[in-house]
Order: sequence, then C-alpha cells, then structure tokens
Amino acid sequence: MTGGSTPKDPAPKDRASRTASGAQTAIRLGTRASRLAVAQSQDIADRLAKVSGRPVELVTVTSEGDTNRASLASLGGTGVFASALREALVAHEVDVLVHSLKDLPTAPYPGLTIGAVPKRADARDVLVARNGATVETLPEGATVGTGSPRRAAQLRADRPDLDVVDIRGNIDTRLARVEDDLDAIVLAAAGLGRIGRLDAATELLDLGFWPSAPGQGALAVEIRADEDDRNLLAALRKIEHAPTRLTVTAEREILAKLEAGCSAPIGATAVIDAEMLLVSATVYSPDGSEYRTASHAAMLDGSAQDRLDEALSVAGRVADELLENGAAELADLPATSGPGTDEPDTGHTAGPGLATPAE
Ligand SMILES: NCc1[nH]cc(CCC(=O)O)c1CC(=O)O
Repeated sequence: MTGGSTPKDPAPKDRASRTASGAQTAIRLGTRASRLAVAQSQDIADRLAKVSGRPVELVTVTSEGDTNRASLASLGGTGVFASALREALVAHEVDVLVHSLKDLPTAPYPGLTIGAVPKRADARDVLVARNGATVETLPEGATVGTGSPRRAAQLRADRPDLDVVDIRGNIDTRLARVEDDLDAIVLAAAGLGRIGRLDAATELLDLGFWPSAPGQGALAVEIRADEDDRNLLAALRKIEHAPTRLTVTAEREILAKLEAGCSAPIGATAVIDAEMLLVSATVYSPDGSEYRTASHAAMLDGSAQDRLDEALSVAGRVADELLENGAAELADLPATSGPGTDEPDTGHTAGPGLATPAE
C-alpha cells in the first residue's frame, strides 16, 4: 500500500452512535406510510428514543403493496410490504424496521435479523358490526367482509348462512364498508387499537374458537445481522419481551412446518401459563366445513436458548400432528409429506404456499 498523505473522509459502513464531534446520531426507522404502519413505527421509535437516549427519525419507504391496486394475491406473494423496506435496510438507508410479525414471511431474509420482539398486544380478532351485533346476533345471510381465508373459513364454520365478502384495503377503508355496504367486518384487535379505533369493535372473538394468525398482535424490529451500533443493540435488548418472542416463535414455526404463507387458513395460539407453554393450531378447509386442531404443551426451564428450542419442539409436534391428520390436503398446502420426511429447509423460500396475500 502506498501511503496517501491526506486520508479521505472515512465512510464507515456502520454508523457509530456518536459522530466524531460528539453529536448523537439519529436512529433511522424505515416505515410504510399507512396509518397503522406509522402508528406502530412511532410507538417503537418513542420507546427506542427513550432507552437509547438518541433521536429516532421515521423514514417513509413506499412499497408495491402500497401503490398497486391489484389484489395482493396477484402481486406474487407474501412480503410485498416488507421487501422495499428490507432493501432500504440492507442498503443502509435506514437502521431499523418495524413489521407486523404476522405479515412477515417465516423464511429468514439474507443479511437481516429480528433484533427485538416487543410485548405483544391483544392477539384476538374483533367483529365490527352494524347495530352492535355479535357473530351470533348477525341477521340471517348477513354480509361480512374479510380478505383473510382464515377468517372466512372461521366465519363459515360458525355461521354457514353468512355471505362472506372478500375485501381489501387499509383499516380505515375497511371500517368505512360497515357504514357503507356491509353488515360487518373482522379485523385484528391490535391494529384497531394502534390507530385508536378499538371503540368500533362490537365483539372480541375468543381465541379458543377463533384462533388468530400466527404472530398476530406482535411486532418485529428488524435490523442488519451485522449491526455493530452497541447503543442500538442495547436499546433493542431493553424493548425485547422474551415471553412474546417465545410464543410467536412457536406459532410461526407451525406456519413454516406446514409450508404455509401468511394468509393460509391457519390459526395458531401459544400462551405461557405458569412456566407451561401451550401451543395449539387449527387448519381449515376454505369453506370452513372441516378443520383439524392439534395442541401440545411443555414446561419451560433452562436458558433462553433452551426455552426457544423447547418452543420450536412443541410447535413441531403440533405441526406433525396436523399433517398426520390431513391438514395439508384439507387446506391445500404444499406440505403434504407428513412427519418423518423432513428435508433441509428448502421449501420455505418459494413455492405456491408462499404466494398468498397478507391478511
Ligand atoms: N395484514 C393486515 C394487518 N397486518 C397487521 C395488522 C394488525 C394486527 C397485527 O399487528 O397483528 C393487520 C390488520 C388486520 O389484520 O386487521
């Protein structure tokens, strides 16, 4: 190397939490522009600012899922919302992303990792109906909107007389349909709560009969896998909620094992009760006429890693039992092989099971 006398401006790959002059560097949080995305991003930004002592600035990133009016299914898969954000993260344009965990594909994304899973909000779905109706009191043949095959199957399982209508759009758009042309819609309690509209709910749907999407109500804070900003890493550890990480890991493992996308007709619920992890999942036929449920439990002890391994193992048993009972055929999932033919994790990155819209 021939020593140049005037060093160029160093352009470090990773920014330190302070500049050379001692000023604090802002943490840049990439977000979609939707009301829900901004609400949950701002919530995490506020918490990160508090625990890191640094400013956190929101950077809006537009994705195809936001601009394309076509049905999400035609956009070719899960993660349509996440991909533009993830590209910005990989390119060092932002430092953290906040995702709704249930919209995030289970396959790992090269170069990125989930830096924190904060405490989960309500995992339940809610009914928003005219005249304060509940599922039970909806009039015969009432129209109920949802874009989720799981919710459609659950509604049909309970009330075969209902007219389930496929709807799209953000939460405000969907709420407006109840004023407009529908008798009711089904939404996530967490999303409604985050935009301050939980008052619109006319019934909270019990997870026992209405298990919600794996990871529903939880957020994932994504960072670069090689992030070396120690202040940021410490801040993420402070907003991490270990029981949530554990339960959503179990729920998402079932989705991965069934090779299902985020809108497959699958509900999953994991809870921790007095150090006991209970994991159960239900897979529906699209018309709701049939379903399979499996549940397993285990005591949790040992290190955080032991507990995560146990969660994965319990979830694996749930998935295996569902497959043994024909869940893949029932819901038309690609994972028709059943237990015992575990291939190296190749099936999760592509295939028809992933080419499905977000809920
Ligand atoms: N795909 C839409 C979506 N993604 C995340 C939420 C909010 C709930 C959550 O964060 O789990 C919603 C709205 C809904 O399902 O009603």
